Amino acid sequence: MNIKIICVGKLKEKYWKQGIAEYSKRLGKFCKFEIVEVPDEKAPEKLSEAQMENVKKTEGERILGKIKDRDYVYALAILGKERTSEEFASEIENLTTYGRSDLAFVIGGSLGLSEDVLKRADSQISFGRFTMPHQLMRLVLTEQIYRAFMINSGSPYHK
Ligand SMILES: C[S@@+](CC[C@H](N)C(=O)[O-])C[C@H]1O[C@@H](n2cnc3c(N)ncnc32)[C@H](O)[C@@H]1O
Repeated sequence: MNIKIICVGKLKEKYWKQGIAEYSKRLGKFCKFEIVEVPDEKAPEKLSEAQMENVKKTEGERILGKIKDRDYVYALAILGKERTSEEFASEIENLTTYGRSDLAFVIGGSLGLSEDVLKRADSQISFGRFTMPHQLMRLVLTEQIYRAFMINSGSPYHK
Protein backbone atom coordinates (compact mmCIF):
# COMPACT_ATOMS: atom_id res chain seq x y z
CA MET A 1 0.00 0.00 0.00
CA ASN A 2 1.18 3.54 -0.80
CA ILE A 3 0.18 6.26 1.63
CA LYS A 4 0.96 9.92 1.31
CA ILE A 5 -0.01 12.91 3.38
CA ILE A 6 -0.24 16.07 1.32
CA CYS A 7 0.04 19.19 3.44
CA VAL A 8 0.63 22.89 3.15
CA GLY A 9 3.83 24.54 4.34
CA LYS A 10 7.03 23.26 5.89
CA LEU A 11 7.41 21.95 9.42
CA LYS A 12 9.95 24.15 11.15
CA GLU A 13 9.87 23.11 14.79
CA LYS A 14 11.98 20.14 15.82
CA TYR A 15 9.33 18.72 18.17
CA TRP A 16 6.81 18.19 15.33
CA LYS A 17 9.49 16.73 13.07
CA GLN A 18 10.69 14.26 15.69
CA GLY A 19 7.22 12.88 16.44
CA ILE A 20 6.37 12.47 12.77
CA ALA A 21 9.77 10.91 11.99
CA GLU A 22 9.16 8.25 14.65
CA TYR A 23 5.74 7.21 13.29
CA SER A 24 6.95 7.43 9.68
CA LYS A 25 9.77 5.02 10.55
CA ARG A 26 7.32 2.59 12.19
CA LEU A 27 4.93 2.85 9.22
CA GLY A 28 7.74 1.82 6.89
CA LYS A 29 7.13 -1.83 7.90
CA PHE A 30 3.55 -1.72 6.59
CA CYS A 31 3.45 0.61 3.62
CA LYS A 32 5.37 3.05 1.48
CA PHE A 33 4.76 6.25 3.41
CA GLU A 34 5.61 9.78 2.36
CA ILE A 35 4.79 13.32 3.32
CA VAL A 36 4.41 15.75 0.45
CA GLU A 37 4.62 19.44 1.33
CA VAL A 38 3.29 22.12 -0.99
CA PRO A 39 4.23 25.79 -0.50
CA ASP A 40 1.85 27.91 1.55
CA GLU A 41 0.53 31.31 0.51
CA LYS A 42 1.14 34.34 2.71
CA ALA A 43 -2.02 34.89 4.76
CA PRO A 44 -1.65 38.12 6.77
CA GLU A 45 -4.20 38.95 9.52
CA LYS A 46 -6.39 41.33 7.58
CA LEU A 47 -7.63 39.56 4.47
CA SER A 48 -11.01 40.04 2.81
CA GLU A 49 -13.25 37.00 2.21
CA ALA A 50 -12.25 37.08 -1.46
CA GLN A 51 -8.54 37.18 -0.61
CA MET A 52 -8.94 34.26 1.79
CA GLU A 53 -10.73 32.26 -0.90
CA ASN A 54 -7.85 33.08 -3.24
CA VAL A 55 -5.28 31.78 -0.76
CA LYS A 56 -7.24 28.54 -0.35
CA LYS A 57 -7.72 28.20 -4.11
CA THR A 58 -4.01 28.67 -4.86
CA GLU A 59 -2.97 26.22 -2.15
CA GLY A 60 -5.73 23.89 -3.35
CA GLU A 61 -4.36 23.87 -6.89
CA ARG A 62 -0.95 22.92 -5.53
CA ILE A 63 -2.53 20.10 -3.52
CA LEU A 64 -4.53 18.84 -6.51
CA GLY A 65 -1.30 18.81 -8.53
CA LYS A 66 0.05 16.15 -6.15
CA ILE A 67 -3.01 13.87 -6.38
CA LYS A 68 -3.02 11.07 -8.93
CA ASP A 69 -6.20 9.79 -10.63
CA ARG A 70 -5.78 6.42 -8.91
CA ASP A 71 -5.49 7.94 -5.41
CA TYR A 72 -8.26 7.38 -2.90
CA VAL A 73 -8.39 10.79 -1.25
CA TYR A 74 -9.22 11.53 2.36
CA ALA A 75 -9.64 15.24 3.13
CA LEU A 76 -9.16 16.22 6.75
CA ALA A 77 -12.01 18.56 7.56
CA ILE A 78 -13.48 19.68 10.86
CA LEU A 79 -16.99 19.16 9.52
CA GLY A 80 -16.17 15.79 7.98
CA LYS A 81 -17.23 12.40 9.27
CA GLU A 82 -15.91 11.27 12.64
CA ARG A 83 -14.98 7.64 13.13
CA THR A 84 -13.36 5.49 15.79
CA SER A 85 -9.83 4.15 15.32
CA GLU A 86 -11.32 0.67 14.78
CA GLU A 87 -13.69 1.95 12.08
CA PHE A 88 -10.83 3.75 10.38
CA ALA A 89 -8.67 0.61 10.52
CA SER A 90 -11.34 -1.56 8.93
CA GLU A 91 -11.96 1.09 6.26
CA ILE A 92 -8.30 0.94 5.28
CA GLU A 93 -8.42 -2.85 5.21
CA ASN A 94 -11.52 -2.77 2.98
CA LEU A 95 -9.89 -0.34 0.59
CA THR A 96 -6.96 -2.74 0.18
CA THR A 97 -9.38 -5.63 -0.41
CA TYR A 98 -11.04 -3.64 -3.20
CA GLY A 99 -7.70 -2.86 -4.80
CA ARG A 100 -7.42 0.75 -3.65
CA SER A 101 -3.81 0.65 -2.61
CA ASP A 102 -2.94 4.32 -3.13
CA LEU A 103 -4.21 6.56 -0.36
CA ALA A 104 -3.73 10.33 -0.16
CA PHE A 105 -4.60 12.25 2.99
CA VAL A 106 -4.91 16.00 2.58
CA ILE A 107 -4.45 18.58 5.35
CA GLY A 108 -5.27 22.23 4.68
CA GLY A 109 -3.24 25.30 5.51
CA SER A 110 -4.06 27.94 8.12
CA LEU A 111 -7.28 28.90 6.28
CA GLY A 112 -8.37 25.36 5.45
CA LEU A 113 -9.03 23.44 2.23
CA SER A 114 -10.56 24.81 -0.98
CA GLU A 115 -13.92 23.61 -2.30
CA ASP A 116 -12.12 22.03 -5.26
CA VAL A 117 -10.05 19.83 -2.95
CA LEU A 118 -13.11 18.88 -0.89
CA LYS A 119 -14.93 17.94 -4.12
CA ARG A 120 -12.04 15.73 -5.25
CA ALA A 121 -11.97 13.91 -1.90
CA ASP A 122 -13.54 10.45 -1.77
CA SER A 123 -14.13 10.87 1.95
CA GLN A 124 -13.78 13.55 4.64
CA ILE A 125 -12.38 12.74 8.07
CA SER A 126 -12.97 14.83 11.16
CA PHE A 127 -10.93 14.46 14.33
CA GLY A 128 -13.67 16.25 16.24
CA ARG A 129 -15.02 19.77 16.22
CA PHE A 130 -11.90 21.37 17.68
CA THR A 131 -9.65 23.28 15.30
CA MET A 132 -6.11 21.94 15.43
CA PRO A 133 -3.00 23.52 13.94
CA HIS A 134 -2.12 21.81 10.69
CA GLN A 135 1.30 20.79 12.08
CA LEU A 136 -0.33 18.96 14.99
CA MET A 137 -2.88 17.39 12.62
CA ARG A 138 0.00 15.91 10.65
CA LEU A 139 1.36 14.22 13.77
CA VAL A 140 -2.03 12.99 15.01
CA LEU A 141 -2.94 11.63 11.58
CA THR A 142 0.40 9.81 11.20
CA GLU A 143 -0.13 8.14 14.58
CA GLN A 144 -3.70 7.15 13.68
CA ILE A 145 -2.57 5.58 10.39
CA TYR A 146 0.06 3.63 12.33
CA ARG A 147 -2.60 2.66 14.90
CA ALA A 148 -4.84 1.39 12.07
CA PHE A 149 -2.08 -0.97 10.91
CA MET A 150 -1.54 -2.09 14.51
CA ILE A 151 -5.26 -2.81 14.91
CA ASN A 152 -5.37 -4.72 11.62
CA SER A 153 -2.39 -6.83 12.67
CA GLY A 154 -3.90 -7.61 16.09
CA SER A 155 -1.08 -5.88 17.96
CA PRO A 156 -1.50 -5.05 21.66
CA TYR A 157 -0.38 -1.47 20.78
CA HIS A 158 -4.09 -0.67 20.48
CA LYS A 159 -5.90 -1.23 23.75
C1 LIG B 1 -5.82 25.45 11.16
S1 LIG B 1 -6.84 24.28 10.36
C2 LIG B 1 -7.80 25.30 9.28
C3 LIG B 1 -8.94 25.95 9.96
C4 LIG B 1 -10.00 26.40 8.98
N1 LIG B 1 -10.80 27.43 9.62
C5 LIG B 1 -10.91 25.22 8.59
O1 LIG B 1 -12.08 25.22 8.95
O2 LIG B 1 -10.43 24.28 7.92
C6 LIG B 1 -5.75 23.52 9.21
C7 LIG B 1 -6.18 22.18 8.66
O3 LIG B 1 -6.01 21.19 9.68
C8 LIG B 1 -6.99 20.18 9.51
N2 LIG B 1 -7.77 20.12 10.75
C9 LIG B 1 -7.69 20.93 11.83
N3 LIG B 1 -8.52 20.53 12.81
C10 LIG B 1 -9.14 19.40 12.36
C11 LIG B 1 -10.10 18.50 12.90
N4 LIG B 1 -10.60 18.66 14.12
N5 LIG B 1 -10.48 17.45 12.14
C12 LIG B 1 -9.98 17.26 10.90
N6 LIG B 1 -9.07 18.09 10.31
C13 LIG B 1 -8.66 19.14 11.03
C14 LIG B 1 -7.84 20.54 8.31
O4 LIG B 1 -7.34 19.88 7.16
C15 LIG B 1 -7.61 22.04 8.21
O5 LIG B 1 -7.80 22.50 6.89
